[in-house]
Amino acid sequence: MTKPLPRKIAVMGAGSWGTTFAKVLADSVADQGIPVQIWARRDDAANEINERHTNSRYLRETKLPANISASSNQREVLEGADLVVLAIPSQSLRRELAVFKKYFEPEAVLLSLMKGLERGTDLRMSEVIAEITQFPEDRIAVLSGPNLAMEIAREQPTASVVACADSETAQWIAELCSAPYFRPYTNDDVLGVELGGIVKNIIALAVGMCDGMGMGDNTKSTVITRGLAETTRLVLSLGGRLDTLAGLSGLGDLVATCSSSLSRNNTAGRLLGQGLFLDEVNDRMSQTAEGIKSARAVFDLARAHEVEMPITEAVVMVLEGSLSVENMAARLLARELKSEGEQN
Ligand SMILES: NC(=O)c1ccc[n+]([C@@H]2O[C@H](COP(=O)([O-])OP(=O)(O)OC[C@H]3O[C@@H](n4cnc5c(N)ncnc54)[C@H](O)[C@@H]3O)[C@@H](O)[C@H]2O)c1
Ligand SMILES: O=P(O)(O)OC[C@H](O)CO
Repeated sequence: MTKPLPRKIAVMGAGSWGTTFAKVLADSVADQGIPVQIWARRDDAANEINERHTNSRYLRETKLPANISASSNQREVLEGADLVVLAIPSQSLRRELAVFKKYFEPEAVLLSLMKGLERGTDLRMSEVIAEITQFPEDRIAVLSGPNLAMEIAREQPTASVVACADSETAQWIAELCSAPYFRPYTNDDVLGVELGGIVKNIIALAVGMCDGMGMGDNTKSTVITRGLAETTRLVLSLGGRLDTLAGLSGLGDLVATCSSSLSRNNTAGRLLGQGLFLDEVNDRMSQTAEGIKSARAVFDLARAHEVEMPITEAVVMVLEGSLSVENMAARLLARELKSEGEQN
């Protein structure tokens, strides 16, 4: 490793993925004595982590190593942190970052775990980070892959992708989050890795809707495959790579999210398919389902680049109330017939 080890790692966000990824990092760097500190919005959430005994089933099932601590004080968490991990809901990033950045170490590396596109600007999280912090691209990275937090908290094996324009930075992060149950690969296609993670949430909403309406595995497989086709069109038209979409952050994450009842996006879709209104679904979800907010931004981005994304479009219409879930399949199947490999 050419970069020196970090003095400390900060994880901003004590939700399911922030807490779980903090555990991955802490397990990975425990032998080097590097502390990992989590920022939790609320004092009681920070205390739950520090005390390691909690009413939350999720935290009870998670073995947090001794080098993890938590605080609700942003300055305390960020001071001295050479690696800062961002794990909050995507639509809150711009606002929260405006505060965080006051306490960033000048040479810190920032790693986004978030899988959303900003509404209104259609920016990826790495782009929002670059805009707000003015950090160079060699110190902004993203991590994405088939990473359902609960499975990783239980130390069930998985892999992921660390993407950064600078391969040395990606390698440095990968070495810091390599645990016996977590294997990070590196990639320099930041756009492809990030967009794969964003669009799969929308495809998982569509798959969930089909499940909720009682449709079977042929339907699910069709939506997954054609979902990958439209994700590929978008990524290629924006300059990302095909091999990225065939990898863990593309196909890998799409399959995991669309197959799992642990997925919040899949679950939200299923509830919509069962006939609940969006407000009722939002009331039932205690955690972030990024696809609900990102779908419109992805659709706008695709339209701006003249990329056809019919599944995304149908999901947006269902979310915005202009298409009923019952009519979604009919709308998609009535499209003009074409060759499978055709662009648009
Ligand atoms: N949970 C997973 O399995 C998983 C896996 C991979 C990626 N992700 C991505 O990681 C990101 C975070 O997901 P999560 O599962 O940890 O979400 P979560 O809903 O479990 O937690 C989000 C955390 O952000 C905090 N937060 C900080 N500022 C906030 C604000 N202004 N508004 C609302 N909440 C705020 C909340 O208090 C909460 O602790 C999302 O983009 C998600 O797509 C999640
Ligand atoms: O629970 P979801 O739907 O946000 O998915 C979690 C992860 O992104 C799966 O890789």
